[in-house]
Amino acid sequence: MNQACLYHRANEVQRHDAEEIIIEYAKKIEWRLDGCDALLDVGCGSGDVLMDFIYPIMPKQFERIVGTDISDKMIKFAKKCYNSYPQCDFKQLDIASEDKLPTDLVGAFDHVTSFYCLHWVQDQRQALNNIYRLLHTAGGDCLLVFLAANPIYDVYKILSKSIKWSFYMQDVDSYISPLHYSPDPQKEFSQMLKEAGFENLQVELREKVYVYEGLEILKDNVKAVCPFLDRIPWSQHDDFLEDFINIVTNLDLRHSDVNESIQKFNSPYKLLVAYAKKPSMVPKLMNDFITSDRHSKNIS
Ligand SMILES: C[S@@+](CC[C@H](N)C(=O)[O-])C[C@H]1O[C@@H](n2cnc3c(N)ncnc32)[C@H](O)[C@@H]1O
Ligand SMILES: CC(C)=CCC/C(C)=C/CC/C(C)=C/C(=O)O
Repeated sequence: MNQACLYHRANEVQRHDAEEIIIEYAKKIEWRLDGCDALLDVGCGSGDVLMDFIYPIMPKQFERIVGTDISDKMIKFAKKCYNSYPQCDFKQLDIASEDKLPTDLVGAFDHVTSFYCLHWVQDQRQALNNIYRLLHTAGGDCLLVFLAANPIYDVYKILSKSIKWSFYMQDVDSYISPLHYSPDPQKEFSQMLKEAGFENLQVELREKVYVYEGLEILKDNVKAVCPFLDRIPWSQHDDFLEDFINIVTNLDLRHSDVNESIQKFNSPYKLLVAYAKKPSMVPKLMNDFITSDRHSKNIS
């Protein structure tokens, strides 16, 4: 997904989920006593979730916020929108990269957050190892929120088998959340967090349903995230979306209230919410000195 402007206009589900979870987790995050927190966001996209919901809960004199994304277009868009915010920067970064991370980012953050990104990442183990390395050696925490399952993946899979669309969707599996078919996403992701070295895990799987209040709203949301449209000639986009909606109907995801004048669609999905801490790697005496700067902020 590269269309920053489109995503910025059609991301209400993502914004709704992020806001709800940030309000809930703001009090669990281990803020520094000196208030000089540094936070890196993974897969910030157009930047609005980071700046609308994380920025306001940061301590007043925070050190820095860095939004990162694999997409250069997203980073350019976010930079343009939020260049007037002091101490905030946006950088291109592939969180699943096996290459060395930029040295100015390694061990430089108290907190790593990520919303609606990790379902795009097939190698989540590598991503977690990198997130671990971004956090301070003296410890830090992360809040990671992503789709474990979503009906959009079932629709993609069906479309990818059709004669009409298979040519454009040969790599469909690389766009399906790695946990979509998992019998126990919570257990699987907890195991990955532990293997990466995280402790004090709090991993939940939230089963949710979002109702799209109209055909055009659903189509706009699909257009904003569907990676295949970039490859399909523009003249065939309407046809693709029509086939998409027909499959949604066959999967029985049409809202049952037939008296409504507008068509509504149910999207039952599973959201994985994980909070975890990186333990301190520095010797105890030095650690007491460094971590005396940390505490949990209670926000009522
Ligand atoms: C659905 S958007 C989420 C944006 C924002 N966090 C939000 O909540 O609205 C997912 C973002 O993850 C980015 N992304 C996908 N794979 C990534 C990777 N390997 N490393 C960093 N970002 C990635 C995409 O470019 C996209 O901007
Ligand atoms: C009913 C149905 C198939 C709804 C799909 C809704 C939709 C647009 C889901 C997007 C999921 C996704 C990959 C979001 C994202 O990464 O931001």
